[in-house]
This record gives sequence, structure tokens and C-alpha cells, in this order.
Amino acid sequence: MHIVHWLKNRLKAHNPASYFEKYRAFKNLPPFLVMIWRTHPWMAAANVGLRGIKSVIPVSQLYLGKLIVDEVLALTQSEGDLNRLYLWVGLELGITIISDLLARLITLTDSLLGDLFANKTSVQLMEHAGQLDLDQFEDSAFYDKLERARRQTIGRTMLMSQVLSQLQDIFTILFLAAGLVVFSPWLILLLLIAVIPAFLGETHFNEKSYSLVRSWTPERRELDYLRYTGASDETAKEIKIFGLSNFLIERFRVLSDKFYNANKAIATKRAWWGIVLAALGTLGYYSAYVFIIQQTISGSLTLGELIFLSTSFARLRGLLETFLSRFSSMTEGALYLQDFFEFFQLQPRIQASVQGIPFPRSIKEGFVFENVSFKYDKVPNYALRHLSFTLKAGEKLALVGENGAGKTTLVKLLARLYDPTEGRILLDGRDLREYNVEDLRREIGVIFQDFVKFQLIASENIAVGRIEEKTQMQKIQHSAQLSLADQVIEKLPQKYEQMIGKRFADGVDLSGGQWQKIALGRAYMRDSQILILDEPTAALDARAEFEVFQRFADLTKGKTAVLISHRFSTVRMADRILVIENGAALEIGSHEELLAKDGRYAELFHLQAAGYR
Ligand SMILES: Nc1ncnc2c1ncn2[C@@H]1O[C@H](COP(=O)(O)OP(=O)(O)OP(=O)(O)O)[C@@H](O)[C@H]1O
Repeated sequence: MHIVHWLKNRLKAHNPASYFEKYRAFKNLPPFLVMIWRTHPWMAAANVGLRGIKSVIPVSQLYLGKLIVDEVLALTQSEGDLNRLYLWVGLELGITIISDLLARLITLTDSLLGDLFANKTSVQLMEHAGQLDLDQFEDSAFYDKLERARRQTIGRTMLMSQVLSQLQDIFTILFLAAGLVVFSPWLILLLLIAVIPAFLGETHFNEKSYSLVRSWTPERRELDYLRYTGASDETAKEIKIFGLSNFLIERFRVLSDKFYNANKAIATKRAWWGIVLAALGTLGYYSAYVFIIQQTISGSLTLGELIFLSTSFARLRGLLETFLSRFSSMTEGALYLQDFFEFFQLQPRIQASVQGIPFPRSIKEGFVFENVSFKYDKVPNYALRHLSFTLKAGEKLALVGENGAGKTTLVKLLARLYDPTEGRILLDGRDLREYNVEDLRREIGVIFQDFVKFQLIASENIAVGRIEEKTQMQKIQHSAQLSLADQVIEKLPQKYEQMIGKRFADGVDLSGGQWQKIALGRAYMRDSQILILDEPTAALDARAEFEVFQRFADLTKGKTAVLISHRFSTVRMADRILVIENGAALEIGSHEELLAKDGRYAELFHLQAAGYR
């Protein structure tokens, strides 16, 4: 029952693309063509040129066929010229060889251009995604758009070939049609009657399946998620222990069946209509054929012309059908382009502009939070409320508070991953928003509680703290020593060259604490003016924690540091402690001052201390 209810909710939000939207999508084709051109102008020009030549070939071949038949017929009646016949045959042979050559060259330039284009657009997508704000990634509508834009890399390459083939076919059709018109203009009309119904059918069903696929983006994302969660190295442990396999499979089965059924209905209808409309086309072809035969019998057409016309007609019909159905699938491709271009139109609000003032090379006064409030998008409650405090230059400040109090949020504001909803943060007397954000981020090092376990080799995993220095092995090793990561790395079969994580061949996974030592190494590597450590020792054993603390003074020497921890042994290392409760500042002061005050800090401290007694 639950699953049915859950599915109903999912189906509610579907919003099929309207016809209007569909044809409007064609406006994306010109910029798309420009993008292809820019990928590699020479290759694009060669491709178009080759296709242009190839488009004349069918009509030439057919016409030569007519000349050959008529010449043979004349020869049987002792009127023809044998030399001329062999000239025609030789010409046809030559054209056929050239045609094969052109086809190969077109396929080659198509695939090379396609690969270049796919690579270039993937890079552009990644570059643009890298500029966007954190909250944009947290928005599910945005995520769907990104997902669609990303998935369509192959689709875009296909669309490229389609557009180019379409141009080529237009010329082939025009040449063939010109041949038909010369001999029998009425055939053109018959041809259109035979082909247009099939085109309308194609367009209609293409639109339907696109709407379906598009409106199912969130579900397909969920299907991917279920497929991944059901069978991955990261989840296998808990899936087994909790016996979740069947639960996930059932969820997947119900959702995928629903999609299959919706798709099946369209596919079946499409097949039936396809049969009927194709029969109509065949009927049109045979009417034309009978007409041509009659004309030949009555003597208005030669046998060569009969063959020329009937083959031209059949070729034209085939070409037109491909042209029209390609046209409707291009419409679909153009709609996907819409997602692609829309994604590029998204602009970050926190601009990484060069206009901002440079970050102070050495911070003079420090940070001042002035009545700062912050609310996450689509969440009713404020995560931070009227927060005011100072973080002096060179000071080590610890943040203490219960789960969900707002500690991590505060850090994200400091690093300008978000901007305050109300109030402002000053650095040396100026609003943080006035500084060049790239400059600011360069001077801040944050090691988050949920730091990323990159599937990279050990040295790179530490170097992510300052990736420009990924080849500075001495600095990497020094950082590893200070964070105790060197002890972990020394035990790895390939030491600093060892691939970490299970995803790739020969990868070795680490324990939680071992990973944390690697992450801490990044903080040493970062070597920035401001250092923020969110639960830096949570996963460390007692000895490692003790050793890390001994080095802590070293790590934060001359730096402004923020330390988030639930362990009071860690918190004590700070100069001052800020206690946050429900997003507001409750107390601030040194360990001794706060104990003397006997407020919340003292209460929490004694609570934890009691646990150790
Ligand atoms: N990306 C987000 N979108 C919406 N709400 C969020 C997001 N991140 C955090 N929150 C909410 O903001 C509040 C503060 O969260 P925050 O992560 O800052 O707490 P914290 O003090 O670091 O907690 P913890 O000690 O558990 O790490 C919480 O109520 C949380 O649910």
C-alpha cells in the first residue's frame, strides 16, 4: 500500500513538454551548429564539403543506369554504340568507387568530430558546474537539469550527425526530385501523399516518448540510486546486516515496472500506427509504379526511364521517410539541448569575479559577525539567528553546541559557500562580500567532518589541500608526517603511489581513522591564513588524538583557526570557546572563564567529564 501511495505522489508532478515548447527548441540549433563549428572548423568544413559532393551521387548513378539500359536496348536493336555503353558503365563504376570513399571519409570525420565535440561539451559542463553555488546543487530541480544535460553527451553527438545528414539529404532529395520533375511532375505529389502521414505519426509518438522520459527524470534518478545502493561496495555491509536487499529490490521493481508500462503503451501504439502508415506509403509507391509502367507501355517513356523513375521514386520515398523521422527525432534532440543551454544560463549568485578587493595578505583585525542570520532554502527555520561575535586575527576559536546547533553552517558562511540571509560578516572592517571570492577561498582551509574520500593515489589525496602542489613530494610527505598519515601510507604496498579506495583496480581502502589522518594532512598542505577543522579527531584513537593535539599548536601557528568539536579535550586547546544553541550565540570566553561562569559550557563539560569517571 505504501508503495502505491508513494508512486502516486511521484506521478503528480509530471509536466509534459507542449508542442509550442517543442518547436521553440529548434532555436537551439543555430548556436548548436556554431558550437560544432568551433570544435574544429577544418574538420567541420571537410565534413560538410564531403557530404555536399555525396549528395549528387544518387541521381548521377540512377541517370547513368537509365543511359545504360537504353543503350543496351538500342544495341539489341542494332542502333546503339558499344563504346558509349562502356563509357557509361565505366563512369558508373568510377562514381560508385568515389561514393564508397566519400562514405568512409564522412563516417571518419563524423566520429572524430563527434568525439571532440563530446569531450568539449563535457569539459564545459564540468567547468560551469564548478562555478555554481553550493545551494544550487542542493536544489533537486537544479540537479535534474544537470543530470539531463550530463546524460545527453551521446545524444548531442548523435544530434550532430543527424543535423549534418539532414543537410546532405536535403540536397540529395532536391537532385532526385529535379529528375522526377523533368520526366513526370505528378509523381512528386503522389510521393508527398505517401510520406506525410508517416511523418505526422512519427512526430506525434516522438513527442510522447520525450515527454515521458523527461517527466520521469526524478524517478530515473531514483532508479539509478536504488540500483547503486542495492549493489555497491559502500552499502553492501549495511544492506546485508539490516537485510535491506528485498526492500530495495521491491522499490526498484515497482518503479521500473511503472515506467516500463507507460513506455510500453506508447511503443505498442507507435508500432501499430507505423504498420498502417507504412502500408499507406507502399500503396503510394505502387500507384506510382503502375502509372510509370502504363506510360512505358504506351511509349511515352523508355525502359531506361521506367527504371530511372521507379528507382528514383523508391529512393526518394526512403529518403523522405528517413528525413522526416530524423526531423522529429531531431526535435527531441533539440529539446534536450534546451536543458543543456538552460544549464549554462544558470549563474552563481556568489560571483567568483575578479572585481572584488584582494584578500589581505595578513589579516589585521579579524572577523566580526554582525547580527548574522541564515536560513537554508526551502527550510522554514533559521539555522543561525542574530549571531554576533568576533574572531580576532590569529585567534583559535572553538565552536561548541549540540547536534544541529549551526556550527557547520557558521563555517560555511565564513568560507562564503553561502551568504548570510540577514546581517553581515566583516573582515578587517569590510563586508566579506566585497572580497574576491577566489582569493578568499585560497586563504581558507576547511576540513569538513564529512570530508571527501577521493579515489586518488595517496599523495594526491593529501595534495588536494593545495592541488597546484601535487608534485611537491617533500611538502606532501612533510604534511603527512605532521598529520600522522605517513604511518598509514608507509604500510601501503605502493606507499604514496597507492590508489586509495575500492573503486579502481588495486585500490586499497582505509579505516575511518586512517582516512581522517589523510584529511588532516590536507590541512597542513593547505597552509592558509585561516584554518577550519570540523571534528578533526572524531575518528582517531586515543593515542593518535593525543599526538595530533601535540602538533596542533604547530598546525595553527600564526593562523586564525576555528575548531569544531564535541570533545572537550579538543575544545580546551582553543583561546576562546563560542557556545551555540539553536543557531544563536549563548556564551563566549576561555575555558576557564566559561567554567567559572557555570553556564551551559560548564554543564556540558561536567557531563562529559562524568562519563569518564
Ligand atoms: N544543506 C542544508 N539544507 C537544509 N538544511 C540544512 C542543511 N545543512 C544543515 N541544515 C540544517 O541547519 C541546521 C544546522 O545544521 P549544522 O550542520 O550547521 O549543525 P551542526 O551544529 O554542525 O551539527 P552537528 O554537531 O550535528 O554537526 C540543522 O537544523 C540542519 O538540519
